[in-house]
Amino acid sequence: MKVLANDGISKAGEKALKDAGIEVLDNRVAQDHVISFINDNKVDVLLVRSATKVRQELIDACPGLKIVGRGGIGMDNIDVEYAIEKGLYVINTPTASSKSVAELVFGHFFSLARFLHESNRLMPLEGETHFDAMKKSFSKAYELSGKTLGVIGFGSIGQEVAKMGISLGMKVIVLTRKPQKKVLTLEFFDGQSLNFEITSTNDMDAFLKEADFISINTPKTNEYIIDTPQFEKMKDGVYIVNTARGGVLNEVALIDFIESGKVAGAALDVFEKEPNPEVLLLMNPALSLSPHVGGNTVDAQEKIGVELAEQIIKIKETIK
Ligand SMILES: O=C(O)[C@H](O)COP(=O)(O)O
Repeated sequence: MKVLANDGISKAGEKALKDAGIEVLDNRVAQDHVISFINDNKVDVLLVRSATKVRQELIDACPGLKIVGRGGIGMDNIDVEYAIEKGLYVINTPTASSKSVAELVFGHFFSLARFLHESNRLMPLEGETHFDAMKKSFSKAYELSGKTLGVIGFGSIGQEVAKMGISLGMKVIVLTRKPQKKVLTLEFFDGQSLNFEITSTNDMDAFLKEADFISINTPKTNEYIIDTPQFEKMKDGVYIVNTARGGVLNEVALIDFIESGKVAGAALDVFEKEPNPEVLLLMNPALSLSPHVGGNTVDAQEKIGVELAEQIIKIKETIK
């Protein structure tokens, strides 16, 4: 069996595959050449992150392909149903990176609530000459503790975000299409744990009216979840973080509501135009920005690689 890990794979994942007698090619093949590379090299398994697209055309053109693996959570870069219809195994790693994404959400929340993104930008320029003025301008800062965290989506990432909010002493509310009851287990370093039961709501207006900090943790949607009417219903001074996908939030409307003061600060890790976000986003000082790095930790990538390897080895046994 031959694997092409086109967007990379961790050393641990590569080793697990090699130990099972599976060849791993870690070439980074440009999208336009993926089909010919797969066919020329008799690749059985194509592993991707979000960069490489696995669309119908590729699936049709690569009849030898047996498995498509997504190292990560979001599968919007793969035509999953079509691939399954054509008899391919399609796998992902739905929980391996959820803690990393959730920690990034809070990294942005802390940054926004304390102006860290802005002071990091300004200190080298004005720290020497305008220290006191900067200190004054950053005094409308807040603690997260005691505030209401609104989580949109209750999958593995939404649950991790909710748990972190609870650990910080936040009230946590969750918005889903249909109400769902979930028991969240907070695990501590010494092996102790605490269970919290949360029932999500599908009452968006009530949710938006209450949340001080909003985190979007849904798969990609065809329509905006957060657009002008939703911004209008939010609390004045709300903070928003989108680590889900570009297109779940209207970026132009976001800028309008930042300018009106309704939104105190927002963070984007994902963009409607990726990998070339709008300049008006990149230049806005109220935005804390990162280049789609939610799952980009050594820890997450290590777990992702190992989980993918385990799944591939299992499938290899069944298709022998
Ligand atoms: O869906 C995911 O797992 C995250 O968005 C991470 O995507 P990436 O693997 O392209 O960094």
